[in-house]
Amino acid sequence: MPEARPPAGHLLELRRVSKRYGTAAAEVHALREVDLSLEAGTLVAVMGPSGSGKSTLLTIAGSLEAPSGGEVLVEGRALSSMSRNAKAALRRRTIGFVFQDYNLLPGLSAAENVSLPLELDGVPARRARAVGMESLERLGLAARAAHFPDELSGGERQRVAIARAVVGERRLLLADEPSGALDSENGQAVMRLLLDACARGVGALVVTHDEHLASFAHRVVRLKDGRVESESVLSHAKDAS
Ligand SMILES: Nc1ncnc2c1ncn2[C@@H]1O[C@H](COP(=O)(O)OP(=O)(O)OP(=O)(O)O)[C@@H](O)[C@H]1O
Repeated sequence: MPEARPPAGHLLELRRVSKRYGTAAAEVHALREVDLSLEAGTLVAVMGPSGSGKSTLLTIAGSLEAPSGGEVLVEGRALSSMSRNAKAALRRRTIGFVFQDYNLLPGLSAAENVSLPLELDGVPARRARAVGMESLERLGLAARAAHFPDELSGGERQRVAIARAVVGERRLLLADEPSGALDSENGQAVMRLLLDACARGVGALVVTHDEHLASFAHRVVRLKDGRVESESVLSHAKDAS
């Protein structure tokens, strides 16, 4: 991805975002007036106990759910002002998701999995494949391009998922425990790959339970009971070499 820097301003901004599930006695405040901003080139780790709202935060930041209150802006555009179609286009073109279980399609090769978002967005197949290969190469997976997910190791599958999340011009990467199923060496490798993506201008929000992996990030946001409990800027992200 060449210089795909977004326009001036934040890549992602949450302004007093709240999310309630259920009603009356069953009501859960998953998020309470959360403020958070993410700039291009920045890796932010989101930590917090189980149930503190981390997955909800990612889901709302990725426009997969609407907040109950507050506002989410992606590249300065308020999601609440966008049509369903415009949000779908944003998810195809701008936002990449990485889930713990990878969500690779088993019937498609690594290369086909990575180029799929581009094809769905109308990019001609040959061009989509070329851009997908670039993304795989960046993650050291060129030799695995023709392999199917069940022919790849857990770490390789995770790299394919990251390649797909940043393919083309996608600039906002949302990752929910991307290293959850990996051993610590592969977990650290995933964080380095996310940092590499950030060095190329991507902004990433990464949920992790692991303090050591969080220490790779530029900033750590800690949630508790749906609120931002603290936010710390790490003096330097760990060397990505
Ligand atoms: N669809 C839903 N309906 C009702 N309650 C929900 C829903 N999704 C999440 N919650 C509740 O909202 C709160 C926050 O959940 P969330 O999944 O965001 O937490 P989390 O920090 O990601 O937890 P974990 O680390 O266990 O994945 C929890 O109390 C959860 O039970």
